Formats: sequence, structure tokens, C-alpha cells
Amino acid sequence: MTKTYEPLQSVRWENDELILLDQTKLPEQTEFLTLSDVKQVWEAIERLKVRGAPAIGITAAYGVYVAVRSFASATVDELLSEVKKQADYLATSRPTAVNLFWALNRMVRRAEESAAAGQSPAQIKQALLKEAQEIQAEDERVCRAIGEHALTLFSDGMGVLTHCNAGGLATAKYGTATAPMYLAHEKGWNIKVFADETRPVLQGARLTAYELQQAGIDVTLICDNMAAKVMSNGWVQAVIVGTDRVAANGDVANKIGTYGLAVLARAHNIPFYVAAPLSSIDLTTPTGKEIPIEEREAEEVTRGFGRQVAPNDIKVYNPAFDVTPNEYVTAIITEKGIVRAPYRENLQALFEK
Ligand SMILES: CSC[C@H]1O[C@H](OP(=O)(O)O)[C@H](O)[C@@H]1O
Repeated sequence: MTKTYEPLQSVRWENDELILLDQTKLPEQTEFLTLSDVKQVWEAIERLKVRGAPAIGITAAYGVYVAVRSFASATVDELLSEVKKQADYLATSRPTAVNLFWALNRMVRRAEESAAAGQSPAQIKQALLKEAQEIQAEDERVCRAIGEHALTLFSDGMGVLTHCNAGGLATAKYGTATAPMYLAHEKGWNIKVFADETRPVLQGARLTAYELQQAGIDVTLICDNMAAKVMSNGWVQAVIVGTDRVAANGDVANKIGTYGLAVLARAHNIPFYVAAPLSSIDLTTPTGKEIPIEEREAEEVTRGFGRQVAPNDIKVYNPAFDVTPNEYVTAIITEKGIVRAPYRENLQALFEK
């Protein structure tokens, strides 16, 4: 019997409005936000009300349309400069996930192409909405394709460990790292998932454990410091994570803690897979050293979710991401197929296909 998966949608355009599921409230509350101005969109991204590289890109794309739809532009040139101005503003919300910049650049290009085709300001605005909707629809198809390729590396009954949330809540649907878990479930396979809670913002505990449990998938929540024990128990046959940005040489930026997981996987001879849509692969960034790593406020560590867990005025280092060197990456799973080393050449070839 096929078990279909109908997730909570993190982002949707409905009744001519941008609606977000407020992910900071999960898993206890399911609250939706209607965003009517670009500052609200910026804040929703920066405050992680919507998070996850693809979902950030989709939200920012709609954000450009929300920002300009009531712009009273006398000329096309005035509208184009407003589109660029709003895209530049949204680009300042978070620095690491390349999908944000990929989506914003795509929106600006769409406006320019519409203008070059002689469209009016009203037609250009409609083209922007259509582009954002296409970005969202494509992401759903891309994630499912990633799942199908990843499934060739999975087998019924295996144990899989994942980190943070690269799930349906981080994308249009299915997720990237979780896509093979949902497709395996649809096929009736029993994949045993171990979800790292992922300190300090707990995307694994609050989001991955939640969405997989809702879908009826076998998921066990562990603290990040338990991953080595779970691996040494022989319960994990693969690690699969998402990414915020893959550099041209295959270095991978992802949620803080991913690098340590990759080293542990290597030590236990467990394959370490990165699920990456082409929209998260950035050939203009040569290596992981050039990927900007977001540092967030100390309160996420010392007062996460309201309870003080550290002394006042303690020094805190809170990088939201780290970089896994490509030599620890067994394969990068994309919608166009599975890529292995040598990554520089093989990633370049992906874009030439
Ligand atoms: C497919 S989502 C990719 C990525 O985004 C998450 O970061 P955040 O929750 O801070 O937006 C995490 O690194 C996921 O793996």
C-alpha cells in the first residue's frame, strides 16, 4: 500500500498572500503568519521563522513580489531599480545559504527579461509572481528527484543518521536529506532514522523528529553527543545531511556539527552523503574557506527557548554553520544524479549536462 506524505507546508502563496508556517513555534504550536511587507519577510528569514536553504530562497522570491507589487512605478526603469533594491535588501537577511542569492538573482533576471520583452510594469509584476511560484514548484520536483537518486543508496531496514532539518519544512516538500526517507516510506520500506537534536536551535528535535513522526516514519531522537555511540552500536549504515552551500571543490557548508559528524562517519567506515539541489551548489565559491559563516547571538546558546542555562556575561561563540572538507564527503546527491570525487570536475560537469 502506498503511504503518501502530505507535509505541513513551510511556505505557501494563497489568496494572493504570502503565508508562512512559523517554525520557531514547532512542535508545540502550529501557527501561520501572513506577511504583507518586505520587512516582515526579512525578519521571518533572519529570525528563523522560515529556515532551510531552499525554503529561504522560495520565501525571498515571494518577498520580492510582495515588496514591489504596490510600487507605483511611472516607468519600467523605475520598477527595475526597485526590484533590485528590494532584492539587495532581502539578501542581507542571512549570509550562508546560497539559495537566498540564487533565488533573488533569478527574480531580478526575470524582471529584466520581461522588461526587455517590452512588458508593462503591471506585466513585469505578474511575471515576478509567476517566477516565485515556479521556483517553489521546481523545488518540490527537485527534492523528489534527489530522493529517487538517494534511494539507490538505501536499502529496506537500514539505519540512517541525519543532522538538523533538511526536511519538508526546509523546502517546498519532501526535503533534501529526508526525501529518500519519505520515498522509502512510500515504498513500504522500514528505514530507521536517528535525528540529531542539533544544538543550539534544535532543528532536529523540534522539526525533523516532528515531521518524520507525523509521517509515520521510524525516528529516534538523540543528543548530538550521542552520534558516536549510535554509530559504534552498529545502528547506522549511512549518514545523510542537507547543505546551505556546496563550494566548487565539493566542500560543504551545513548546520554546525555536520563536520564533526562527517569525521565520526569516516572513523566508523559509514558513508557520508550530502543531499544538494543544484540551487545549493555555488561554482563561484572556490572552496569552503570562502563560504561566509553566519554567527548568531549568544542568547541562542545561553537562553535557548527562554531558560537561562549559562552564567550572565559568559563569552559565547555561536557559528550557525561549519564546513565539511570534500575528502569526508562520500557522495553529493543532486536532482541530476549522484556525484562523487573528483568534485571540482564532476560538479562543473553537472551544470554542463
Ligand atoms: C535543505 S535545508 C539546508 C540546511 O539549512 C539549515 O540551516 P538553518 O536551519 O539555519 O536554515 C540546515 O543547515 C540544513 O541542513
